[in-house]
Amino acid sequence: MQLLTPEQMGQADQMAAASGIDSHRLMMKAGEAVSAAVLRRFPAAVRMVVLCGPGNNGGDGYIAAKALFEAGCNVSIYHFGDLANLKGDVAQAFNACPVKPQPLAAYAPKANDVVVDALFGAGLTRSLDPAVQSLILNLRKAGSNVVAVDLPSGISGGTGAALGTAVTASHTITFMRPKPGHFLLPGREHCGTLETFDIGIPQRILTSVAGNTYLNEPSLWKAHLPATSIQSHKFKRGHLTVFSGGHGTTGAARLSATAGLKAGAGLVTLATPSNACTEATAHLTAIMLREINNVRELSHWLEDKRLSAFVLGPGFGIGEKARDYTNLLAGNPVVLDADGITSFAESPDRLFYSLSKHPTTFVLTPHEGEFARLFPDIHSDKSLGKLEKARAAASRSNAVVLYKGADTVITAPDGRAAINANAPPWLATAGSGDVLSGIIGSLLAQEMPPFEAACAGAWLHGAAGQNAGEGLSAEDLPNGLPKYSQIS
Ligand SMILES: NC(=O)C1=CN([C@@H]2O[C@H](COP(=O)(O)OP(=O)(O)OC[C@H]3O[C@@H](n4cnc5c(N)ncnc54)[C@H](OP(=O)(O)O)[C@@H]3O)[C@@H](O)[C@H]2O)[C@@H](O)CC1
Ligand SMILES: Nc1ncnc2c1ncn2[C@@H]1O[C@H](COP(=O)(O)OP(=O)(O)O)[C@@H](O)[C@H]1O
Ligand SMILES: [K+]
Repeated sequence: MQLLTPEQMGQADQMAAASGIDSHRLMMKAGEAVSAAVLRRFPAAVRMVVLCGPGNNGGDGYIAAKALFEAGCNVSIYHFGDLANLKGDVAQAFNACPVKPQPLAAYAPKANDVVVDALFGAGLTRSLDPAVQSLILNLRKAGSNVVAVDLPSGISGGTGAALGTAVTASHTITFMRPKPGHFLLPGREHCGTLETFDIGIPQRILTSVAGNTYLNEPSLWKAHLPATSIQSHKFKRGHLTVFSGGHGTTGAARLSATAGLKAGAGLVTLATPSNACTEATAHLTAIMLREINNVRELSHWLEDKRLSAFVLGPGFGIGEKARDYTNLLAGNPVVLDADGITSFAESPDRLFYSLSKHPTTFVLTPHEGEFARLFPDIHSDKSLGKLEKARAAASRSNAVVLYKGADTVITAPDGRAAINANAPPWLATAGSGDVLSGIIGSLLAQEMPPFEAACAGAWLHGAAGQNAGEGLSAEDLPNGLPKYSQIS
């Protein structure tokens, strides 16, 4: 699913009007859909309260209020801004509304109120007025049920950031296409359930304005998923190498390797220093072992051209050895995670220089702390949201960047971006990231391109978390992976 920024949605609106589509008719459909959603969810509501802002979001509110009134509901409207300034479609919606509004300051929220939040949507450009913020706090205190129109007021549709105190809705109804702010935090938490309603803007217009930001769903990468055929054999399904730390620090790499095998790689080898071989052997069966102690031994191992992908970082140790291995692996499909990323904290340019000499084959999987180490200036740039930060990082590093979190974002150097939204909160557990890097390494080994492998990896990791259920530990995740043939 393509996501549209508020600016792109605005462009679509203008193009729709220019092509002869009646903009007031679009507003009618939007407002009536809001009324229907409210009635469906709260059929026994005592009082409906519609909060209307000065722009088209408020216009949707006046239409919804009229429809609710005509359905026999007890409806009150409270408005923000000067009614004398209403223009165009909003003025028309206001004039046709049988319920006359009172100023916002007159509203005292009650627990049983069902509130339609039509204050601000896609046109929010700055932090909310203090009077609006204090009303939002009162709504929260009263515990009123809120249905948000397009976006919860105060949430930026582009970044998901809260511009001041933002409305928290139990349901949000948006139109045509969701926006990044519906899935990025904190926006996602403010939306409640999300409904996308088709008000009739033609697909050709939406496609012509859309960029390359997507919700991370199987349709984005399913065609690239490895398919097992009767003619397959283990070498055709790729050979993944996971580098392990030394004695006492092999757990993270073993988790990663196990996930790699379960995610379909035909062969998985744990490359361990000599002092960890006994420990690793005691824990492994299907996964193979190879002693690799230094760059010379790694170079020798890399002469085997059947090796197809590598995971470097989980539990590996921070330092020169990680940097040397990384440089030697440049140009190969590699997931660089954890210690592999942190090893470049003092000299990120060394990594970027190394990656700049090859086509994109690396996937970097930083959590926020690791992201800040590798891209300190991008991380601290307050003008950028998570999506723009991850895009800037991919462009600088010439790698696919998977910026982890509850709202993981995956970006490619060519500008493509996907937001992942299927990860349950109980994935925040020790070793969960190691499993993710193993899954992505496995998909790379099975010849998935890096952006698709990272997107599929994040989604499969989320699905595995859902299947393994609350209370899982990272060891449970590989067994929760869904079967590829059942993904739709
Ligand atoms: N997309 C579609 O297909 C369709 C979209 N539709 C609907 O249109 C909505 C977008 O409408 P919109 O562009 O008029 O923006 P909206 O959110 O009403 O706010 C703009 C107003 O708020 C003001 N303002 C902004 N920030 C402020 C602040 N912090 N504090 C105070 N004021 C502030 C701003 O004033 P200004 O910045 O100009 O001073 C302006 O007056 C969209 O969310 C959806 O609900 C439907 O009708 C059907 C078709
Ligand atoms: N609150 C959350 N909801 C959903 N997923 C989360 C949440 N917090 C973390 N995750 C996911 O869990 C994984 C944690 O990885 P990481 O931070 O590297 O942990 P570790 O180093 O313990 O393996 C990432 O895939 C991240 O996206
Ligand atoms: K709103």
